[in-house]
Amino acid sequence: MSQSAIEVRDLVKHYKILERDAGLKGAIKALFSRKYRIKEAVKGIDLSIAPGERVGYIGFNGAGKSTTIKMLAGVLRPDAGSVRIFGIDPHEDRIQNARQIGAVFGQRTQLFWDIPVRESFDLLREIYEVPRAEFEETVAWFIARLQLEPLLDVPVRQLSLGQKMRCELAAAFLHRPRVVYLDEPTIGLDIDIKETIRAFIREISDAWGTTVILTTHDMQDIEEVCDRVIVLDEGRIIYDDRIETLKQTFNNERTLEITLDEGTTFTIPPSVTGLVTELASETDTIQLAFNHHEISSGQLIREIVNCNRVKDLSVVVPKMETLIRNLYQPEVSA
Ligand SMILES: Nc1ncnc2c1ncn2[C@@H]1O[C@H](COP(=O)(O)OP(=O)(O)OP(=O)(O)O)[C@@H](O)[C@H]1O
Repeated sequence: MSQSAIEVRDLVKHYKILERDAGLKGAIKALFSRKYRIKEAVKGIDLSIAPGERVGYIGFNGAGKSTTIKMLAGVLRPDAGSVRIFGIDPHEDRIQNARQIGAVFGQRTQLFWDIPVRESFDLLREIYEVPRAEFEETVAWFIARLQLEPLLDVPVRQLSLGQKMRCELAAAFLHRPRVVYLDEPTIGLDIDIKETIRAFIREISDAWGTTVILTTHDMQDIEEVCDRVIVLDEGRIIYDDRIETLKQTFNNERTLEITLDEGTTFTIPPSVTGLVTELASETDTIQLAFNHHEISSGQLIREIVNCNRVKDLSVVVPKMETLIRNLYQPEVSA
């Protein structure tokens, strides 16, 4: 069997958090009697990721995504379990590992703040000892794809968020790493820059076989970039499959959105009980999830209209975001 890009076994990370009472008194008390609380951020994760796979690593805030990625990148030492990136332990062999990975981590920058982007790229070339000809070819490609030409002579600190992110991405891929970790690479960006970035990641990873781990809260990133999605919840993996399988699993799901006449209340007709699930609803707007193979949209609408005073109705195919949410609340899709 060929070697995995990323191989993780029973990965665990705890944080030790100092507990103290509020205010000055609490701060002084904590100096003399230190009480700690343990936060289990990652609770035993197994992963096998093949070379060239593009994996969306998602979950709600605090699920443990960043903690995992930091362990994969060698920044954090696991409390238990093992990580191998193309056979290398990223924490023990940080320098060797650094040559084979690239990363974009939210606030951190790998560019040099005060110098023009072009010089930052040159410095990275020297740090990673990239052959000159390969470097020139890569940079020319990135300039074209990410529209970097007007930014090359600007110091990094003067770049806007979208300009900086495009330069960060170029820097992360510059030494042609085998694995790239991207933490929220499109957050806060305009839609056209998001599209440019997604297309860039796809193209480079296809061309070089780069393995990409992408954490994001933007489901469009996942749909457009990734071929596999891993969902983390409270430090554990709750879903790991191809995007296509996820879509097929929920392919039969539909949502009926109903707006009622003002002041009327909603009644679920007895004939459809068990076939629909009421989702979060507002006063005059009701959402019902249903499987359109179990009851057709037309039949459901007829039953609803017979029992309720309806102002408006529409049938919606759930978005990726809803599919993921359903993974957390399986009863909705039952
Ligand atoms: N340095 C730290 N010290 C103590 N607790 C931490 C530390 N870093 C993270 N945590 C806690 O560990 C848990 C997992 O955090 P982590 O940042 O990995 O989650 P996340 O899935 O990346 O969240 P987000 O989507 O908000 O970035 C959270 O409860 C968080 O509060």
